Amino acid sequence: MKLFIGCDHGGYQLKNEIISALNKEQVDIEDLGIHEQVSTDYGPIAKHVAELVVEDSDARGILICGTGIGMSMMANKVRGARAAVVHDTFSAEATRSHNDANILCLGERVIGPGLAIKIVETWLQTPFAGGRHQRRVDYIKNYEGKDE
Ligand SMILES: O=C(CO)[C@H](O)[C@H](O)[C@H](O)COP(=O)(O)O
Repeated sequence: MKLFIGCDHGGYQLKNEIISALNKEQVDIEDLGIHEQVSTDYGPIAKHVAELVVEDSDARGILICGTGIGMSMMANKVRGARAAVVHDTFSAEATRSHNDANILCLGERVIGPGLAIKIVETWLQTPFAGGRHQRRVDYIKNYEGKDE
């Protein structure tokens, strides 16, 4: 699976810990920065990752800032992006199986790396369940005018 990952300064440490923890044989990670701990606006990073994710239906994205919130707000402006802020494993599973989320947003200032890595692993491993959820996701897609 192709995985695009990005962060601002508020998510820099956690981004590096997540990259270190992931199995590189199972996930092809592209780190889109930032690459040093300098104050950085989250908007352009979120836009870049989300645009790459929506171009490839098999790709996923992870965006990390202090809270995950600014990243998710920006990413969800990109047509085809379904970004979700998640800070527990139940929601990590549900946002994949029910919502077919293609971008996971995390807050380094909200949770520790142990839980964050568990959330990422759960989120990457959980497939979309389809069925009744397909109709609900299709409603979102139809609203934004993108047929995938
Ligand atoms: O979600 C965010 C903004 O909505 C992020 O947490 C940013 O990382 C945060 O706003 C950065 O704040 P800072 O005071 O500039 O470090």
